[in-house]
Amino acid sequence: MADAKELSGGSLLLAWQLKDKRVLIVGGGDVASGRLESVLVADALVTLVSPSERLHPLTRRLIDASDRITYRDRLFELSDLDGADMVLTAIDDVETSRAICAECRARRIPVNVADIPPSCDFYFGSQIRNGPLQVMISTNGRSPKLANIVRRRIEKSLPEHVGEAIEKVGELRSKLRERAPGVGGELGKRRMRWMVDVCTSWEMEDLALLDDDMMRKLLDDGWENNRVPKLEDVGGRPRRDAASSPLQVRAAVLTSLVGFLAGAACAAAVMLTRRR
Ligand SMILES: C[C@@]1(CC(=O)O)C2=NC(=C\c3[nH]c(c(CCC(=O)O)c3CC(=O)O)Cc3[nH]c(c(CC(=O)O)c3CCC(=O)O)/C=C3\N/C(=C\2)[C@@H](CCC(=O)O)[C@]3(C)CC(=O)O)/[C@H]1CCC(=O)O
Ligand SMILES: NC(=O)c1ccc[n+]([C@@H]2O[C@H](COP(=O)([O-])OP(=O)(O)OC[C@H]3O[C@@H](n4cnc5c(N)ncnc54)[C@H](O)[C@@H]3O)[C@@H](O)[C@H]2O)c1
Repeated sequence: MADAKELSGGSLLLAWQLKDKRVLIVGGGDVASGRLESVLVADALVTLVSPSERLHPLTRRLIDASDRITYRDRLFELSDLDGADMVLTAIDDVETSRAICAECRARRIPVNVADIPPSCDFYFGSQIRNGPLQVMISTNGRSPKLANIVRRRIEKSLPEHVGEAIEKVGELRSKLRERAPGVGGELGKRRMRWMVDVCTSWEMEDLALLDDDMMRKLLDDGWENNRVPKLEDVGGRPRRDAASSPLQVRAAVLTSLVGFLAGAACAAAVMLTRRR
């Protein structure tokens, strides 16, 4: 356990559920367009206030394409804050930014001011998204560029098919909960143990292959008998079957080489016999 004295100086990392919440974005430049993408991916209802003359092309496209954005073609007004659950400002006007922050704090609306960290109730981070997998890298305001560099490194090291694997395990979990419903208790403990066993004993790339039929077999043979069948036991074929495994590639090369040598030996024997 961490020393109590070390438990400070960070920020709380959460996966904030914004579905159908009202987010106000003030500004229409480069930074605001990134904010717009980030909150749309979280299914928020967005109001964007910014004069159309300096609207980022991506923002313009998203406004045209999404029915979850209400666009106000003008400068910010205080009434824009009415009904907002979250406010994000990304404008090149520090005085207005500070005024918006003060008003949000008075109304207790969480606010992020892109250019003034002390005016932020929360910071954005560098993001990786792969299906349901979401990774956020934060340097707690120290160096956004280094967060971006760390993100690229982490991206390269993620397991193949991780997003699909998580998607499939999510489906399996909800099927299991339908079969064995309820919260907590002995059943809850058994359910959790079995899910942990499935996740730890199957390869990520095999989990990604699960389809409805295989999930049913996994639950029928596995959950019902309190064991974890292998991919092959539920009718799956590992991707490693394809000539992707180095071992199998080597075996294939060896077989062709032996075949070639045997053929050459036979041909030589035939020629030698003929000469005699
Ligand atoms: C991660 C990312 C997410 C995003 O914005 O979506 C993000 N900034 C990104 C890029 C970036 N931002 C800046 C540069 C130029 C190089 C440099 O300064 O380093 C670059 C690099 C680039 O553009 O390549 C300039 C900058 N940023 C802030 C200030 C104000 C200040 O610090 O005083 C200034 C100076 C303005 C000036 O000098 O005038 C403030 C914040 N920027 C944050 C997030 C929060 C802390 C993040 C953390 O804790 O790590 C925080 C505190 C508030 C917030 O924005 O929520 C995104 C990378 C996404 C990606 O590529 O993966
Ligand atoms: N947090 C970060 O990661 C980060 C990164 C780079 C820059 N910044 C800072 O964030 C701010 C925005 O950056 P940008 O590159 O998007 O700027 P930008 O200059 O490209 O865009 C500013 C936008 O704000 C709009 N605007 C200005 N005043 C307004 C008002 N009163 N009401 C509504 N809209 C208004 C403009 O019309 C324009 O669309 C800058 O202050 C910049 O220094 C932050």
